[in-house]
Amino acid sequence: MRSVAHSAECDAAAAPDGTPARHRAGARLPRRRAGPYCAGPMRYVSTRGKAAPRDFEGVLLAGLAEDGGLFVPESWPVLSPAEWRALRGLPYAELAARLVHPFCGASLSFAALSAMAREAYAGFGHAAVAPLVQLDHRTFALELFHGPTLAFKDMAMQLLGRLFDHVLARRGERITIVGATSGDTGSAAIEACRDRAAVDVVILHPHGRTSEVQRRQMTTVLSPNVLNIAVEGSFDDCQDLVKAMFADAPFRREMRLAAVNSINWARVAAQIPYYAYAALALGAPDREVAFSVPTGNFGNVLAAWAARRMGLPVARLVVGSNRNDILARWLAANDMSVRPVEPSLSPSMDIQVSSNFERLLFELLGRDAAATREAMRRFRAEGRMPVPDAAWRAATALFQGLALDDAGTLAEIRRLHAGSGYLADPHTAVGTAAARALAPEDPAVPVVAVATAHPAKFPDAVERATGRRPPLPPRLADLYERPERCRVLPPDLGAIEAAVRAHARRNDPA
Ligand SMILES: Cc1ncc(COP(=O)(O)O)c(C=O)c1O
Ligand SMILES: N[C@@H](CCOP(=O)(O)O)C(=O)O
Repeated sequence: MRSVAHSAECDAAAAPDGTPARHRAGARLPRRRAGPYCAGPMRYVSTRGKAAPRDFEGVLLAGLAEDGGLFVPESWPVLSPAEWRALRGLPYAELAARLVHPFCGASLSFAALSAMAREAYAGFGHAAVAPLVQLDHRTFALELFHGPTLAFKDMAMQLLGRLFDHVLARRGERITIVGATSGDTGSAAIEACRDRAAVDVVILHPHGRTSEVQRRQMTTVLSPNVLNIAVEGSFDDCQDLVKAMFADAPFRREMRLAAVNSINWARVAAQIPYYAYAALALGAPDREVAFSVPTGNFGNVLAAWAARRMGLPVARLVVGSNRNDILARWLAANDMSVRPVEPSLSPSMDIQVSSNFERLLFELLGRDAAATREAMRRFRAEGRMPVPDAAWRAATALFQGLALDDAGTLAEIRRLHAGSGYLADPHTAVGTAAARALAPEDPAVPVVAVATAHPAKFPDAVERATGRRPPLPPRLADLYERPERCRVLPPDLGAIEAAVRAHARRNDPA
């Protein structure tokens, strides 16, 4: 079998909806054949065009670009149908290494990445790592919650923790990770980075707005390199504070800040393989597949878009929202206007400002960094994103959106349980309901709903809907008895920076 990475091509030009140039009839665009592993080398540019381009290691450590933008690959690796076919049947870790490596360029050897991937996924609680469960004649659940913290974040974070370690050990450096969480990224990041010698971790969560299991998964980790801060505000406040810390250049340098949210490209790259895993199992590249993704910060569905950009035949991307429906409103009527964040039964999606939308916007605007910069400036200033009609139309050819309120979410959990005995968490239920409502017209296209969290993370909602209270796995059985440690702070940049500085100094007085 030829190595995918050796034969993958880099292709910078695509249709606005992301269709690779090679998949469009009559496309005659210059394509350059890359060297091994796309090592051209793989470079990344900022969506706002004012930060210096980086290699993979640079974007891994930088997180957010200095101009406030997000890093994206300068060119996309694209696999031919034969190359996709050759990936069928590979164990998950092997597939992950092959699909992530083209994004690493010369920064990392394939052997080193493969070893990290094998280690990262060895501890998952299911032999398939990301099993597909059939729900009805054409709908499947792709279960991404078999990692240590029971949510899809582990799929990327377990690899990211190892990537940080590998790179920092070689460079002899130390970093301070700052992350914002609406419930799941935080515990996955803490689990992946706890007790690591070269990393301090500070996680901001919205005070009182996560489930108790989510909070305890973070606050009961008492490792000296971990600090939890409960911010008196919403997830959007937490995310704003993280971005403000990155924008404070002296603080960023002093703390050597790094990011674990999906603003870090490495997070998105490590979320691509499971889309390929599911699609290949269902017949891709010889059959189209649709995905339904419960969405908040837009990182997960952006990874699905990236898989399509790499040549995976994805017919439709369904975006599921809760009552925080900014994305569904945008897809329905090109109305992306911010409203206050409302608490819901799917708290991890209680988000209004979806960071990763900026990466899609950049592509929709033909990679025009000045236009992206201006749209983001206006979004921040006016609370409304101006997306040109043509770009919005191109997006809606691929993306569809559905918002489900709490009553609808409970009804969907109940329906799934009554129908097949399947226990879905509230986020997953948003995805399965959206999958059913917005399945492609062609009945031959299977729809994969991404199951993003284990039902035991949200036992109250699941019990309300089904009468069954899903138990935590045995290794977490004493979670409610463990002592917690957490600081509660107002959404004030000065106070948060002081807490981060004190934490980092305690662990590294030098
Ligand atoms: C369980 C769960 N489902 C869905 C989402 C939304 O994913 P994304 O933020 O990548 O859109 C999150 C948070 O990210 C989550 O934790
Ligand atoms: N829903 C997330 C919010 C952050 O998303 P990320 O993918 O950008 O880390 C969470 O649960 O924390």
